Amino acid sequence: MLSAYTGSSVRAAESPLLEAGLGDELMQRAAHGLAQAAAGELSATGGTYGRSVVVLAGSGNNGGDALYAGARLQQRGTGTTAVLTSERVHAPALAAFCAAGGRVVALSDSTLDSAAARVSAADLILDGILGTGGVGGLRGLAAALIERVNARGTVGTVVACDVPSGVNADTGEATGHLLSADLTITFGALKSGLLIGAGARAAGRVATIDIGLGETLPEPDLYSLEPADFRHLYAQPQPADHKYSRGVLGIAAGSAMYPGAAVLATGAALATGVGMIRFLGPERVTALINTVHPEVVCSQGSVSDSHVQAWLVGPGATEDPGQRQRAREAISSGLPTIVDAGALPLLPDTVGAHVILTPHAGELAALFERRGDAVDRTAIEADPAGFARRAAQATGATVLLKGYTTVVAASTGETFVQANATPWLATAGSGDTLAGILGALVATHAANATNNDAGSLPGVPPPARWAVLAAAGALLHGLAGRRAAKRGPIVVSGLPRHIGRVIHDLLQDPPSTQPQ
Ligand SMILES: NC(=O)C1=CN([C@@H]2O[C@H](COP(=O)(O)OP(=O)(O)OC[C@H]3O[C@@H](n4cnc5c(N)ncnc54)[C@H](O)[C@@H]3O)[C@@H](O)[C@H]2O)[C@@H](O)CC1
Ligand SMILES: Nc1ncnc2c1ncn2[C@@H]1O[C@H](COP(=O)(O)OP(=O)(O)O)[C@@H](O)[C@H]1O
Ligand SMILES: [K+]
Repeated sequence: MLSAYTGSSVRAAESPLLEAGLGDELMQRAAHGLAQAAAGELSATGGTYGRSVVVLAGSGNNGGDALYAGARLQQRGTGTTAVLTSERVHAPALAAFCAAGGRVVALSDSTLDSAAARVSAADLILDGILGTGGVGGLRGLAAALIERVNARGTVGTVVACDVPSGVNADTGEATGHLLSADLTITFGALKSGLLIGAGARAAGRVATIDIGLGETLPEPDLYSLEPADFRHLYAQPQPADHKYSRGVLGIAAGSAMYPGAAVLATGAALATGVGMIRFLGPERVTALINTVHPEVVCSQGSVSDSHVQAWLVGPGATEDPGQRQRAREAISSGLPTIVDAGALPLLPDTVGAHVILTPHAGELAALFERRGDAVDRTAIEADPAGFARRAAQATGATVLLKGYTTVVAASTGETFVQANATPWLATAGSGDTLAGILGALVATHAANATNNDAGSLPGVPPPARWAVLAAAGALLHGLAGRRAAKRGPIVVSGLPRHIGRVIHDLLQDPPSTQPQ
């Protein structure tokens, strides 16, 4: 499991070390790690000697890191040019860079175009314009330079120093022009802004360099499950199990208008592995489920008459009065319940953490609006962790907010971010499969909850266990999507096949499925 920290908390952790006079030492460690990583990138594409490197250096310590790293690369035989984006610059780092033989270009209106051409053509670019001290997006000449570079494109590898410049290291928000990185080398601790939102999209691969902050770091701000965590969270069937002991999932999904959502959610739950599914819905939908998934036990009955360990309600169930009634009963049943799509508007004021909401940004905006708290969808998309937390705190539920990165917030504040998905999953029905996966994970966990602690990870407090399971569901869904997308556009009805294969791989030791 990865732990991430806000840029502000890493700065706070640095401050006693800076006061103790260790600032230069920390910067040298950062620059050493950055230069090593950059040299690794060059080596992988033909070596360091004679290669062209551009250092983009802003006014602060981020520019200092990049200039010191540039000096080290120059000493290893690269031809290195520093483009200074501000009149102020970290003076000792610039002196070291010049002493190593680096060339310097001060950015001005008259050098903008030639500098942009140089950046675009470089074999490697070190982006040290702004780090954790950045406030808002890039401005002025730096913004104009990146706009021109993006218009031209880059031929080389972009390595961001700490964060892609202009990304908010706390929230991942970014406004204005950004240079997307292939690799981000972050210092001291993984920053939250690299896991989420625009920051996650711009960061590329992320590696953390230890600069010795260790004990001074606070509690993490965000967590992210890794593939290796999955097998600790998945309830594998045991020899003594039978279909009832493994966990029975109740699904009330689909309607005469949207029967397909029920088929997709049920198929994904079956593929995830569960003792049994009891499906409730109108006759037209149960007939379809019986045909497509004959192993599912279907009826037109009620929630109170169905013996299950967990419920999934809402996919495709928007206008059907019977399904809405079942959703209401499931939500108040006291059993763990996934509340998706058409069931979200039926939520009472407050619920427990065992109720897991699965909105996308639009549905979350509507949820806030129903509670008299008008929030714009775009605001939610810009700060998904902040709004998922706000929703979890307001409702008491566990909130899984879908998107490019999926955020899961526990009502107690612990927050998981999973960036395992692929944009190919942005296709109708893919949310229904996520709901099915979550239903199966929760039902099998609930069945075992009294005698094992599947769903708890060392370091994550027990109240967040529903959030951990939901994050495991997002991880599985994302990896299944990636696996499916290797063969072209995703057809959602074919996703269950990939879900099964990904689970098989994740249960190996070590897991053979890694995010790409
Ligand atoms: N302090 C240290 O010893 C260490 C610092 N580290 C580096 O230091 C960075 C933080 O350094 P700083 O606090 O100097 O911050 P930055 O290097 O992010 O730069 C902040 C400066 O940029 C200017 N600025 C802020 N927002 C701007 C904007 N939108 N457009 C243009 N200019 C803007 C401000 O004048 C501010 O002084 C980290 O990201 C990391 O790279 C690491 O080397 C670890 C050790
Ligand atoms: N751009 C994207 N990149 C990665 N995953 C995405 C993207 N867009 C959507 N997804 C994922 O696809 C699913 C879509 O769910 P949803 O919007 O509810 O679709 P539907 O209701 O049509 O099934 C979610 O799991 C979401 O995280
Ligand atoms: K940077």
